[in-house]
Amino acid sequence: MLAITGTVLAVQANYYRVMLDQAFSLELLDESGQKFSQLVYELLCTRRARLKKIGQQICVGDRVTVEEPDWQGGRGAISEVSPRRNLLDRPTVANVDRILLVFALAEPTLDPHQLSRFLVKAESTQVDVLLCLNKRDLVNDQVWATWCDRLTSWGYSPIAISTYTKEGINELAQHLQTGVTVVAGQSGVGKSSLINLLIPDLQVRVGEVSQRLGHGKHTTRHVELFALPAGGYLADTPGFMQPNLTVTPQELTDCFPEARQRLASGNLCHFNNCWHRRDEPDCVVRGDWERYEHYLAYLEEAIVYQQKLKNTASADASVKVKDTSDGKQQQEPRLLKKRYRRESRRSEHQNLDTDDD
Ligand SMILES: Nc1nc2c(ncn2[C@@H]2O[C@H](COP(=O)(O)OP(=O)(O)OP(=O)(O)O)[C@@H](O)[C@H]2O)c(=O)[nH]1
Ligand SMILES: [Zn+2]
Repeated sequence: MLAITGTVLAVQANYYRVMLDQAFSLELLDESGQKFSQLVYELLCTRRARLKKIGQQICVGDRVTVEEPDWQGGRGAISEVSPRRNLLDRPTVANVDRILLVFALAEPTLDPHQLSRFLVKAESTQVDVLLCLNKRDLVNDQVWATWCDRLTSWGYSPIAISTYTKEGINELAQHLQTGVTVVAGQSGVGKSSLINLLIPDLQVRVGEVSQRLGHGKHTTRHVELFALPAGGYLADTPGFMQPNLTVTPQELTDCFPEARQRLASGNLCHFNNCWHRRDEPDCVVRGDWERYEHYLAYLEEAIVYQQKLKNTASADASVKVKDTSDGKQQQEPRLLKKRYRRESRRSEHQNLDTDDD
């Protein structure tokens, strides 16, 4: 028999709701003894003890193998979790294919700084970012064209939509037909309205969704995948997109398509470990691209973040307590983790380079 595989849609206590890759046709008898069949799409599963023993966590989005299905009872047991391609946190979703960032062209006013920050935050996950601008009905063609040009220069191809007129909804839906899409964006831009359009069956559950989104008073953070009618899954992520950036300076340049493009152009910075700061000699990232100033501002944050990382690393890592052979404990210096060792050498060098700025 073929292995039963599926995707974890939701995690509740010690149960995992698994959507099967192939629905199972269950043969049943009705009251008059007539056979009829019913399709089973999902199983509510437990986690095999063996997985628990090896500390294997199971997250929403995980691809799993299910054993011992009880088709009639809709139950099963997860026996295996496939290696993850990626894992977003807060809330946790595995194997994410894209982040759909939703902003509005008006109401609330589209603020380029805020949009930029959300974009950088989304890019920092290293997952593909799809940008969609809602409330197209509220602005004229000229306003839309100006934004479209501007965002194209940022390296994005925004899709204009309106949940009121339904403009752009089909085009957007086509981008979401495969894999897992995580929806993110500021409050009030129309995410809930969009999700209801994309998944009409969900309407009944809007109340629940709102609670998940944090509208309800007794909200627990909770993430769930919803199947899109034409394929693919959508996750709404309350709490995703905290305003603080948690990237190092080295990672930050990767969060700007404009900087990535400049670095990929074949030109090289003067120093091969260039931090791409304003005063670096012959830095290829420096230039007259619109968001260069945003980039420099975030770079300051990234430097502070890296310093914090380093301080934490040295606080936990400078000393370790070791059991000696006679059962006593002694303290001894601990080697820094490789990651921090490399960074600290690099920053030492950089500090020398940039002491005079
Ligand atoms: N004019 C216009 N208004 C819209 C559109 N889509 C949504 N709205 C309105 O925008 C407001 C916010 O919509 P929601 O769908 O609740 O937005 P949200 O992003 O889910 O907001 P949060 O739940 O706070 O995160 C509502 O009053 C909607 O009616 C649109 O395409 N055009
Ligand atoms: Zn540089």
